[in-house]
Amino acid sequence: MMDGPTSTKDGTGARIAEPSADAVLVRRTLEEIAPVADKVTSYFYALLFVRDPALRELFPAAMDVQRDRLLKALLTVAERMDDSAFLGEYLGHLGRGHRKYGVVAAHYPAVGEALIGALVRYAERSWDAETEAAWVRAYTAISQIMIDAASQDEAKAPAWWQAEVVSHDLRTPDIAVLTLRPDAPYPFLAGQYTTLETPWWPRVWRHYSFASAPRPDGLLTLHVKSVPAGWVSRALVHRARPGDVLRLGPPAGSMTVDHATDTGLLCLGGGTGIAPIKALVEDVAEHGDRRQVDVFYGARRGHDLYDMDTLLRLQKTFPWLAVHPVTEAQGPLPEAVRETGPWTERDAYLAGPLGMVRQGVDVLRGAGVPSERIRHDFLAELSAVGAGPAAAGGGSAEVGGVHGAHALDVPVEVVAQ
Ligand SMILES: NC(=O)C1=CN([C@@H]2O[C@H](COP(=O)(O)OP(=O)(O)OC[C@H]3O[C@@H](n4cnc5c(N)ncnc54)[C@H](O)[C@@H]3O)[C@@H](O)[C@H]2O)C=CC1
Repeated sequence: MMDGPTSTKDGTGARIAEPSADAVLVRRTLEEIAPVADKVTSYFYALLFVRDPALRELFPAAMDVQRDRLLKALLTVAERMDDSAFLGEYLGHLGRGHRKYGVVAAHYPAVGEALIGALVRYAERSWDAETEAAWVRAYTAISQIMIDAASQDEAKAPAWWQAEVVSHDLRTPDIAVLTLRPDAPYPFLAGQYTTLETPWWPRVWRHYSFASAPRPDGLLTLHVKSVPAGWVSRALVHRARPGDVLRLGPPAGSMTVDHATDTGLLCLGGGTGIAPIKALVEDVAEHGDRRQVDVFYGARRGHDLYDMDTLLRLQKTFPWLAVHPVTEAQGPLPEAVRETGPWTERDAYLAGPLGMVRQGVDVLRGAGVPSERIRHDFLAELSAVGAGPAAAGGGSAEVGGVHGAHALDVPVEVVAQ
């Protein structure tokens, strides 16, 4: 196992955790390779596929997105290396999620060897026997958590589900609402998301939040916006038709309602980020909680508020629900929330573009909402080392836009796996 952290006291006498010796060595390596991260990643995959060509089949034909994910996941793990609760959850999710790619325990050693091979080559200055031992310990611990999580999950759930498209509703020229029928019961909680593969882009998986709470008929609903260069989203919006069969990975995400309390909810949904927010509203309604729920629904222009009718219908039905549409002409969505309130007594839920979620979290914290009451799916991104504004907005929405798990959810994106 990895060494545990120790703690010391700062000037005020407060305890601050000191990183373990292994964490210090691992982070030193990552700092050294940061400027040549692209090269390290390319070399890692080259080593992996040369040594074990069969593993290439587990990855998508185009590896561009994959490359970034590997490093992000590594940084996330290194940053939290001494936080065993976080690692258990993060890596457990990763291990279970890798089942749908066909990853098995026997694949892990090859990945570890390729990782160390790439680090040895590019971390020349800091690499020594002690560093290598720290990396081997870290990788062994990480991969074991993933392997164990996958094997426990095998007894409980399939590696993936097949889901037939039963309806396809084009709401705007680039947003479709898809209803799917899974081939076996698909247990999930309102606010969670799935990972999805289309028949047109094999092994390319994307995340989509469920737009409804679990339904008695077992059908699932997704909102998909076609984004430029978004292969999967374009296919789902413009090509998918009833009868097409998609593959779904297991549900994930912790943006769920705690029914043990009766705290009110404050929800921010930007663009298609309104999908999980609608699921949360349905969830509160089904539990008959009658807690106050305020939904701020943001879009660029009025006609981009494609699900406004549904929300207004819900508002009419449920007196505890207030819906506040916000277009960009009125200013940024998080600002509209700041100007109202107070929200300090609410549980907050945010879904939408990463930039919106980031700004929303800042606004809510600034307005006195405690961090532990703020839920969203960008945990990895918003706690990632060096995640600056560039990481927040750029790139295609399909690649940059959905969920923290994003950074984690492709075969061996972790390697560290
Ligand atoms: N669970 C989640 O967090 C979910 C996230 N999404 C993501 O939400 C995004 C939706 O995209 P679109 O519909 O094109 O939304 P959009 O780009 O049209 O923006 C929607 C809202 O967010 C605001 N916004 C956008 N960027 C912002 C920034 N940097 N700072 C502050 N506010 C900002 C806009 O002003 C608007 O009110 C996609 O990236 C999708 O992947 C979608 C579903 C669920």
